[in-house]
Amino acid sequence: MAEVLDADEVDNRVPEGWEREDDEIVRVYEFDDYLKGVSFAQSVGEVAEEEFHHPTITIRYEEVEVRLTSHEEGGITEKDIRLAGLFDDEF
Ligand SMILES: C[C@H](O)[C@H](O)[C@H]1CNC2=NC(N)=NC(=O)C2=N1
Repeated sequence: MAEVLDADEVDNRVPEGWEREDDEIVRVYEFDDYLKGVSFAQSVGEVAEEEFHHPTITIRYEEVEVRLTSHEEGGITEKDIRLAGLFDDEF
């Protein structure tokens, strides 16, 4: 079981573009076309399935919000930090 990181650890380690909100990390990715956002969400989902660690994905017009937390551990862990970077690689 991965350890839950404290707020300072998270703030120091989230990749650029991500922010901590309570016990989640979040990033809003912007697109100039709705369907590009949909396609990105699909890519995020595929990475999440490969890693078996799943974000909350919200698709809006020209933006996609991705939220990560480790439900079983009850907070933000290294798994969330690592996946944030993998999702950024899809952007
Ligand atoms: C049974 C449990 O849902 C699974 O082990 C996985 C699935 N995906 C998951 N995703 C996230 N974000 N947190 C989890 O704790 C988690 N657990």
